[in-house]
Amino acid sequence: MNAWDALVEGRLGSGPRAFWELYREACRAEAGRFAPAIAASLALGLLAVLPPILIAQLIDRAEAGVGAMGLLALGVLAAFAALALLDAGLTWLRHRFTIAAQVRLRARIAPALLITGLRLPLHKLRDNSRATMMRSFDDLDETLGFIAGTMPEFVTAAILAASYAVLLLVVHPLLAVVSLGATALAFVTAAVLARRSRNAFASWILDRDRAFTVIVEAFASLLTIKSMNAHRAIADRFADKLKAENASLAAMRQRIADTEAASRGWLTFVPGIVVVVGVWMVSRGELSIGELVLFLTVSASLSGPVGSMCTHWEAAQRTMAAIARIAELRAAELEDLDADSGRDWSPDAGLSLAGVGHRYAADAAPVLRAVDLALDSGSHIAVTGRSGGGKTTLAHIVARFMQPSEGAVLAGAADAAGIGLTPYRRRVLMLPHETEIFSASIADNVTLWDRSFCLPEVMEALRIAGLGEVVDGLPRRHDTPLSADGEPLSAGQRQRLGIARALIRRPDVLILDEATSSLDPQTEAEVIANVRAVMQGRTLIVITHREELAARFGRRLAVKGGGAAYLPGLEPG
Ligand SMILES: Nc1ncnc2c1ncn2[C@@H]1O[C@H](COP(=O)(O)OP(=O)(O)OP(=O)(O)O)[C@@H](O)[C@H]1O
Repeated sequence: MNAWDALVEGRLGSGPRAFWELYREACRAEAGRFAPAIAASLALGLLAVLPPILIAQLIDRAEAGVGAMGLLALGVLAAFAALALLDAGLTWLRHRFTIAAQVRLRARIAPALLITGLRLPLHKLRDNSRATMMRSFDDLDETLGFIAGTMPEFVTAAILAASYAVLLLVVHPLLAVVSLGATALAFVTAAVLARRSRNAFASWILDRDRAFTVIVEAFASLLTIKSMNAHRAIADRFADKLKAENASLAAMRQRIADTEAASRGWLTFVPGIVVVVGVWMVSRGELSIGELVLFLTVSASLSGPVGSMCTHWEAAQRTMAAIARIAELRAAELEDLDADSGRDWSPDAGLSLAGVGHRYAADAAPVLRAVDLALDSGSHIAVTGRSGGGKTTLAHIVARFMQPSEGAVLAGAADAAGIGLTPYRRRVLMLPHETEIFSASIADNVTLWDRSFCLPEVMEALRIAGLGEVVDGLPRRHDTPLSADGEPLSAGQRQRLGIARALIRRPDVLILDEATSSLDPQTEAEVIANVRAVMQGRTLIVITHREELAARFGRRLAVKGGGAAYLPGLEPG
């Protein structure tokens, strides 16, 4: 597994090690672009030391002839010109690397993050909130941008700084130690301060998400906000969250300002130290004036790349905070949805619950207690019970959206947990009472982009769900685009679209969780009759609050007081 996959699956952890692994991976994948950029940086590093050397020569050979001086001056100009050209070339190369690497990394990694998100169990999504999950894409972009763009700049600055350091050490080791020591101190101070800014970044990211969540919820719940006249209160809620975000933003910026001020202060002070020590050495004849000028020039030049390293290192902290957030998608809790994993099963064996109990939190009261229940293959069952009694919980356990806290779902005699989730859900399909609509055509909303379904199958499913005439009456029929709110379909029509979406998949066990609750009783009766006809010989479980609908079923299950039992005296059917 590569480092990026490990990151999006939460196996990489966070901190500098994770950061380094990602960078190495990016370099490996983008070696073709990265190598010339590094080579150019190296060449730049070597050339950068030439002008100061020539300037020092120029000063120390002031008594040499005009010809020699002219040659030296020409050399200085040529060295600066070469440096300028190489610098421009390197900048161009680096940008090319940055753009290409970032685009390629995004293309490879963003879909993996989405797939990871889709494999999260439902409760994980609830814990983290949808808005936070959306934000993880921003975090990923932050990481990719840094790895592909800022990190090469950091490397270039490091190479330049190293070239200057070698030059100083060669010219005069003692003064070099003074100059480099003071410069290193600037970098270390900045690095230590930058480490503190990582925590500030992390709190800002959290506050940013809280404010963003309000925005997402507000736009998603516009109808409720309007009907409840809640716009002012929502705006105030947002203002509160924004206030908190602004406070953490200010704290983070303050940390950055501390870091920058410390490193700049130090770096500006370094030439002062070099002047004092250098002049003292010149007075003792240990250093020529040319060499002193060389030291001063290089010490001043060093502040560029070292300052740049300080800035980039500070930006790296932000990336590490982003990496830590992506790593929050814990691998251990991902659903294994790989098509062929786990054993397959035959629905003929029937499903049953053995001693199933469930509580949503360790300290919460149990919703279900020791439920033993057979769901015989081919039976049609109506499930009734009071609101909050545990019917949906039971359905979610049978559909394996969650594991029960106690007991097991059995397929035949074996624990269903051993069956791959994908083959299981292909056969056991649960439809909630709210049909989630995608902003796409009616046909795409039925097939959910599964190209194995053809148009006649779509139309047939819509007809069985009682939506055939409605769709035929629309100008663009099955091609009619729907908004994410389901417009132009009514609530009941959306539910029927959900039924078509389920039926086209030909499940062996279909659970309708109040999936026709928005229909009028007559239409509901017709749709359920159609569904029962299609599901003949296969298992159908209909959760309902409507007595007249439940009464049409020969087999009825009552969920009550944490238990579930069939009503006596009714024919299995
Ligand atoms: N995600 C959850 N976290 C915590 N408690 C939950 C969660 N989902 C449901 N519950 C609780 O479990 C109990 C049973 O809920 P469930 O949705 O299964 O009932 P239901 O019979 O389907 O209700 P209704 O007929 O109103 O749809 C309720 O008390 C509910 O508060």
